[in-house]
Amino acid sequence: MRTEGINCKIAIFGVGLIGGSLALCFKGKPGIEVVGYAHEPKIQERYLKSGVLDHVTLSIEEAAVDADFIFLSVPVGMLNYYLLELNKLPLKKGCIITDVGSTKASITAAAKTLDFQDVYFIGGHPMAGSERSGVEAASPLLFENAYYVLTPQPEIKEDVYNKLHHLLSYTRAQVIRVEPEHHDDIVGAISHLPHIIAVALVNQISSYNQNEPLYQLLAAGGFRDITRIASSDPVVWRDILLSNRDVLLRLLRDWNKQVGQFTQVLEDSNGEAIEAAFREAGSFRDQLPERRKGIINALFDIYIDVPDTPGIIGRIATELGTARINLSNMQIIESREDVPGILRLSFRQEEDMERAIELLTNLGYTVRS
Ligand SMILES: NC(=O)C1=CN([C@@H]2O[C@H](COP(=O)(O)OP(=O)(O)OC[C@H]3O[C@@H](n4cnc5c(N)ncnc54)[C@H](O)[C@@H]3O)[C@@H](O)[C@H]2O)C=CC1
Ligand SMILES: O=C(O)C(=O)Cc1ccc(O)cc1
Repeated sequence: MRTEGINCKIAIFGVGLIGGSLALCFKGKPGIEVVGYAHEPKIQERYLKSGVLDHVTLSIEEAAVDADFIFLSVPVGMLNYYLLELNKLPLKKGCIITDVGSTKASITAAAKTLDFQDVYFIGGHPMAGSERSGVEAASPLLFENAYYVLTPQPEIKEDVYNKLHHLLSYTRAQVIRVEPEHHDDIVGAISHLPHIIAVALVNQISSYNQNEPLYQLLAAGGFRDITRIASSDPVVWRDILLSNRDVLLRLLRDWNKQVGQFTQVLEDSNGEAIEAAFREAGSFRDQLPERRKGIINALFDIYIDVPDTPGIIGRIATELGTARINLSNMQIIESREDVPGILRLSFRQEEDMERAIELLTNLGYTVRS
């Protein structure tokens, strides 16, 4: 989809990880002005300092009245409040209000009760993010190749939907249309339930650790992998879980059944059932898409085992630079607390990846793709 020719003002309410990343996707594009609304002077300072916006205001009215698009990127519990505030204002004809909240049924139901004149609401949820929060964590690449769910209601005309879809092409995400309730069922299972499990698991181990600090010291790769999301923002997640409460209560009942089955298998010392459970899980997980290699900017990744030697990462980067191999990204995937274990190198060009594999293999590194 082409992105040229959008002249518009975009207002962002809540310029944190997601709002800030959206701002970075739009800022500086021809004809686009990005304005942030801050609810407190201290937050206004923070937004200004981040540099992700063209302008920051403490006035809802100033941010919104002449905006063509309004993104609500506040915690889910505040979405309804801002919809109501916006409903009191004489917004620009044709303005599209959207949100980025992790649940879609409640905000869609709230929007339905409001009578916006020539102003449209389309729910949205970019399926990308992290355990980090705040505008300082924002990145213009956050949404690249991710799915971006939109939940338009039947009364939304195609040209209105297409206008938002068109603007979102700046995020380089793939837009997908889903019914709000269906969205909440699925995202409850693949995102909200895992956050609950991660938090419960960390808190269980943390309680053992109070009397025996070895728990923390010995916690290794597997524990860190499965619990990264337990470090997510407490307020954002309080609101998400409360908003998707009914779905989550059902999912937790199913989870309890899973735990019950595992308990039974162990009580029976049933090795076959343990193997079968791992085989079944492994085969489903192996089919999960990696962060999708995309339609727009494919990334070609390789993994290198890095020994515990000072300066090793700098040396690898220098070798690639000397060989004029263009590296797009470099990330240490921690497998131990104190030592880098695996290095992920990402390339935009397949040819660069292949040359890197050859070079690093010849230098004696263990390289996997
Ligand atoms: N964290 C993630 O990975 C993802 C989060 N989301 C959704 O995006 C929304 C924002 O989440 P994040 O960006 O992660 O959180 P964040 O904490 O990084 O950003 C929230 C922003 O809202 C502002 N804010 C808080 N209370 C406010 C209020 N009363 N009025 C105005 N602004 C207020 C904060 O100052 C902050 O800038 C949430 O609705 C969340 O469900 C969606 C996709 C991914
Ligand atoms: O950090 C992660 O892996 C996430 O799961 C990020 C995330 C958090 C909330 C969402 O609604 C969507 C994505």
